[in-house]
Amino acid sequence: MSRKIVLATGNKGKVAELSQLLTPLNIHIVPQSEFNVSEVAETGTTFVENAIIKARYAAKITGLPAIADDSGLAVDALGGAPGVYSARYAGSNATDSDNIDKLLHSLSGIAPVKRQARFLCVLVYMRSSEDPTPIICQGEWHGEITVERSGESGFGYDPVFWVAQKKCTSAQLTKEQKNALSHRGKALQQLLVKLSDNVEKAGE
Ligand SMILES: O=P(O)(O)OP(=O)(O)OP(=O)(O)OC[C@H]1O[C@@H](n2cnc3c(O)ncnc32)[C@H](O)[C@@H]1O
Ligand SMILES: [Mg+2]
Repeated sequence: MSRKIVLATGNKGKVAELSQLLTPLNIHIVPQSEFNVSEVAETGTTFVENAIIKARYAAKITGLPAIADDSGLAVDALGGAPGVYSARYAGSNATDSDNIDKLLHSLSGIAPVKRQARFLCVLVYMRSSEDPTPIICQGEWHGEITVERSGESGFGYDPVFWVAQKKCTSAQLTKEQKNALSHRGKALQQLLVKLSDNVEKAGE
């Protein structure tokens, strides 16, 4: 029997990546848009807090277990910014393109060797909105910020995130290639292990 879990994100790019990685589990993943779950204020100062806020809210509205992702880009030359504020870097209604423009502007004049960055992802699984022991997993992906955009795939900062191993940006990778290397892919591999234990136990 497959169990339903709500995916607590309003980001279609995340839904696409996470759904693909969750396919092997015997669970039915439903994006929160199907339940009309609205956006919740991400008032935390850490990825962990914000992921819990999002998972808890979706679990509360739907009555289902929830998985949330809070993620972002930390740039060394900017002291780790935009970090937790990556989605709002260029303002509260910023588009991905606005955020990239601000990032490239902030790094203008910075030499290629000093443009190191990391994508970070925290995934949280909550069995219910009152779950006192959420499962928390994290992943990191190292790269460099380019001076201009390349590629059309992915979302967010992907067009300016250089992946040395593949000699292209993360927006030039296929979904499968990105999932094999990315912060989200790494966090999800851990979650899959913990979740399969958990879902099996819950079904016993
Ligand atoms: O909160 P939800 O509804 O999940 O969707 P969101 O897009 O607002 O997501 P976050 O609050 O976690 O903000 C993440 C930011 O980091 C960026 N980001 C995260 N993972 C990324 C990835 O794999 N590739 C490119 N950008 C990414 C993303 O574009 C956002 O600007
Ligand atoms: Mg968000």
